[in-house]
Amino acid sequence: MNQTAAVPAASREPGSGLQLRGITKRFGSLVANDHIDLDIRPGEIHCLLGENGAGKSTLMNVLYGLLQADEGTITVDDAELHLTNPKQAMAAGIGMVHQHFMLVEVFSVAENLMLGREQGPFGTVDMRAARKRVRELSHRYKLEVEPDAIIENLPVGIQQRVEILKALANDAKYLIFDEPTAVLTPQEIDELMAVMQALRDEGRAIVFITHKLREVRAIADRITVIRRGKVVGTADPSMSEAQLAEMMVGRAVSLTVDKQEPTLGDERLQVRDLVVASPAGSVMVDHVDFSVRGGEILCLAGVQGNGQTELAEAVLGTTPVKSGEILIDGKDVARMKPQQTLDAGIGFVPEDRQKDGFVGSFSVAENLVLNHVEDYSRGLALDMKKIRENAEQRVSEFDIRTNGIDLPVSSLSGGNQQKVVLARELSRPLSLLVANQPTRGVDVGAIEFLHERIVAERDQGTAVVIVSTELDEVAALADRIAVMYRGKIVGIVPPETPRDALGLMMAGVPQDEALAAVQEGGRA
Ligand SMILES: Nc1ncnc2c1ncn2[C@@H]1O[C@H](COP(=O)(O)OP(=O)(O)OP(=O)(O)O)[C@@H](O)[C@H]1O
Repeated sequence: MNQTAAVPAASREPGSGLQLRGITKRFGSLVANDHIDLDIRPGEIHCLLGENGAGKSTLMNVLYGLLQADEGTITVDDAELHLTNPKQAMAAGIGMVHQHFMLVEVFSVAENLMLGREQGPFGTVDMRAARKRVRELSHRYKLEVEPDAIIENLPVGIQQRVEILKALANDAKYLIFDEPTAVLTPQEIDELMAVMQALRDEGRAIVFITHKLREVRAIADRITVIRRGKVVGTADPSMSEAQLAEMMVGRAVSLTVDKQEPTLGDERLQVRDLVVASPAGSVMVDHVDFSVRGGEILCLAGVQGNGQTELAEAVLGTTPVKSGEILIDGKDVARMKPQQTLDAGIGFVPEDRQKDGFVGSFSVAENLVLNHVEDYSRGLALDMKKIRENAEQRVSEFDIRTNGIDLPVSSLSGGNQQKVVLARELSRPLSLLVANQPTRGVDVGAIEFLHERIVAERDQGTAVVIVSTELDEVAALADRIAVMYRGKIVGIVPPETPRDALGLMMAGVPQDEALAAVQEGGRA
């Protein structure tokens, strides 16, 4: 066997197509996929559109052999498959880039590419061939990545490149991308779209799941819409975002937030000369000053990794403050532990809901009271009746799609998990709400609702800080926008500031220069 055989070259002919027929998948009494038919053709980008919990990931997990369907057939290149694991799917030319990466964090890029392979030269660990293959593939698809880099040291956008390279190393003809753009910066999204188009143009087929309708319109060749486990139709990429949204959730959706001028109260959050360092000692938040009044939403905009997350976590107390002050209603919380800051009236939505937002093995009901269990205790015991009543109420109010409040949160779809976190944080009296990427992975209908809830929280007099890389979200929610770059606030500007100027500030251009450059451009 030659050295590269275990990581084959991109040599397969385009496939003749993939057909799902009558796929049905049940979890107990819940029918997650209900007789789904789907055709995927070589040389197309096929978008799967559907609200949170519609059954998209379940269908893709069936197609990738991670779940077994209760009914239905899968035919790939004219052969019917009986998949019981991903290895078989990979052998049939199906690859998947997951919503939550499946890489081994302590292994290198090249080592990850070798995992899960049949015994071959890599059974005897041919690292040289693996590194060479990483270089070849990353060069060919312009997915630059260092073969010896350790996954846990790589930013999320690069980790995703590794996931894609892994699928390409298997020469997948059918590539599933399950919400790949949710965690990427706008520039990374553009790069990913270009890669998907290049793969399509080579004759590969791509199934693309996203909640961002702009991406669907930009890149889809065909669109299939799924609602409550069933295919409800196909959509045309030339349809407007509003039309696609309506088809997806079955009602008209407002893509903007109806919001009155703020009624400003006292300064509820004051951040003074704040410095926060990473565990390795690099300065992530660099002498930052700002304040937020009650009744006001301040959005922290910026390219991911410019200190926004560390700033938010310092306010909560999960990342230590090096120097400076954080005052909530005049009280310095800068050196408090998270439970104390939560008790001081902070509501917090973390960037990574899986890691920090909930306990996956706990029930939906338990997770909905996680940060304030004392309100649901009687003496030393938990008041289960009260916990259940609260859960029933929140599930209905926030339209959390679950088959029961006693099920573990890990069994919910990604978007519904996010709704659990927001429902919990928005359901108790707050002085300050800090929400990092609050609508990540959430469908357009739910975004409409959550934005309204955040504005309602503001209107009750809470100070709100939103960290978001989505400029649409920033524009919809902000009363003021603070742009961060390399740990500093470049400027604090009003919400009507032109996007181009925000873009320049996000690249580090000072506020005055950015505004002047955009005005200049407008006159030219
Ligand atoms: N392991 C499981 N056990 C029980 N129910 C499950 C399990 N996995 C998924 N479900 C349920 O199946 C339904 C479909 O979930 P799925 O993750 O496929 O939705 P989705 O369309 O991908 O949603 P999202 O856009 O939020 O990611 C949901 O109601 C979910 O709670």
